Amino acid sequence: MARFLPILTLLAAALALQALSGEHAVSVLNYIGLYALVALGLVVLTGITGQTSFGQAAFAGIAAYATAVIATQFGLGPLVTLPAALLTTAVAAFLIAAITLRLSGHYLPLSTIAWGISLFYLFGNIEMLGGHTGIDHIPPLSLFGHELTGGRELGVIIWGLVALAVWAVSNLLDSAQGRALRAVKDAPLMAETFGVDTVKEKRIAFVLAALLAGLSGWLYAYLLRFVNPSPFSLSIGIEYLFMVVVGGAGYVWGAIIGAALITLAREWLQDFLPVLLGTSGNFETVVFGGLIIFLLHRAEGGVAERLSGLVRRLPFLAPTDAGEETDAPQLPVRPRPSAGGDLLVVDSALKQFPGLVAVSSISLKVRTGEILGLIGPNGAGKSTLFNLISGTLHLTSGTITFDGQVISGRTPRQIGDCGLARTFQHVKMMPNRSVLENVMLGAHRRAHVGVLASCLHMERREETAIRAEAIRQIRRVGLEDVMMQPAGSLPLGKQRILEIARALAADPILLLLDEPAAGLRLPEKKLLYKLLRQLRAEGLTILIVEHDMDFVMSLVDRLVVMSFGQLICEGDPAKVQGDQRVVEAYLGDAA
Ligand SMILES: Nc1ncnc2c1ncn2[C@@H]1O[C@H](COP(=O)(O)OP(=O)(O)OP(=O)(O)O)[C@@H](O)[C@H]1O
Repeated sequence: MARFLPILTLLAAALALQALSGEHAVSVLNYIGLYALVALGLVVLTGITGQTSFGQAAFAGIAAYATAVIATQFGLGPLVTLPAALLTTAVAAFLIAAITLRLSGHYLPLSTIAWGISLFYLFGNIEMLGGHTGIDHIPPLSLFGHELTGGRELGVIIWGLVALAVWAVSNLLDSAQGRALRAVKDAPLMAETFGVDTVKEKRIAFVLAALLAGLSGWLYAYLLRFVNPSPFSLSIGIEYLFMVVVGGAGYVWGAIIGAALITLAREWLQDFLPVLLGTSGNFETVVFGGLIIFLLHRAEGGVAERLSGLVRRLPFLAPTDAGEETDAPQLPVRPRPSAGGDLLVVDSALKQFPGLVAVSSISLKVRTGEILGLIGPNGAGKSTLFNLISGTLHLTSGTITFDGQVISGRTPRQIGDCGLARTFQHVKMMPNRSVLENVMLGAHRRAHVGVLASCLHMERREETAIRAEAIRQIRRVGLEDVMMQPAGSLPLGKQRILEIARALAADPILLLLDEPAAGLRLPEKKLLYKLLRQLRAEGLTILIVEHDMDFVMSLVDRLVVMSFGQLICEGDPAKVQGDQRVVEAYLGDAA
């Protein structure tokens, strides 16, 4: 109901305005609805997954032209034009995504400019599409034998679809899929480690954004009953980006706010600027440019961010504590190897960086059910070895076997699939999302739900199970007091504990902890110590890199000591503490 209420209010407000306004205002409202659909796609694409696109207008164009051609040349109605327009857009988006989405940094937005321009010129140069004059005499949208010729009638369809799209996208973003999409932007490596296929998620966002633009294009063709290339140009694509930046790219409602603000501002400026300047021209675009620069300085998250800040301060709308889910379904649990065997075997692992051997032919074994400490002075190669085991880095030579399978050469996601979960030396998380959501991401690979089911809110069973598991792990590590707080607002020590809860939510067989006690105060260290011992007692195997000698010596069963990329000593804490090479290389420094 919490989701339905604002959406129904939006729909009711739009329809009431349609009913009460004159023809011009109805037309402006309809345009706001069409733009909001494209902007909504950009929220998912740019705001959530961080892929900037200047080319969304071209996708609206593909759908509009597909509709125009099918309706005028074959005389077919919306039952054919809608799926055909969406399918054409989806195929085009899929192909463009396959070529461009692996580009990173500035190259991706640049490529969107390239195909945005290409498609615009394509529309204008294909004879069948009417060249630059376009296609006119598109028959009106006919539903159940009734022709919707007026803006007022079509407005009901437009705003009904906007409400539906807002509902579907809100559902999506509130699901495991949504968390995966957000993680793609915030921490792609972490996301991969926990089972998110980041390339696939980017593709999903890209195609979804194109489909929303396509829906807008389909409606546009019926609203205007005429299409030509101009509304699908690069400059309109840039304007769509303006809308989400102004409205708030990270928020579903940012799309509606941005579309409304920019459309109304354009209307007003188009009337006002010629009077002010005494001459006509597209001066509003210049003003928009200035406005964007101002907003980027003053309100980076857009209007929606400011509004959501206000809303959060209202006590009855503040996020509430996640309640106990007593009858929640259970997530699947992995079979455990029996204790005592060699779970992880590192054989002659060598990692060479240009001009430096960071890990030099290291061999070690981690036995099932033990806590093995990996220590050594700064720069010894511990994190590099960790990254080799978890697949973040690839070996120059050697092999790593986990639970009888060779994992060297596999990706972090494939290695995570085998039952390995890790924390990071430099914490990686979704800082603006709650602790709960961050931990829920840890269980990503334990429940499989499709995009459509997520949009339709049909994944609640899996989501409830993931949520219950995350709450269980949060309680286990003692973070229940901050469960609903944004993860980024936590002190570093607690963020590290959050990473442990997230790794536990993955149901690992082997837990790799990279300096978990760094930044913790003494009482927190004691809690962490207790937790790790308890995890070991439950049969979990742990490999830990740690600089706090008191902590690590009392915690672990065995230690491996590295220095300058070499393994210099291995054994129980008493043996290691007494080893002369260790004293010289490491403990001697600390003494
Ligand atoms: N990507 C990289 N490219 C080049 N050199 C690297 C890279 N990563 C690490 N190194 C180098 O490899 C060596 C080992 O670094 P590593 O971070 O593994 O050490 P460490 O034992 O984890 O140190 P610390 O305890 O300070 O984290 C260092 O000399 C480091 O500068």
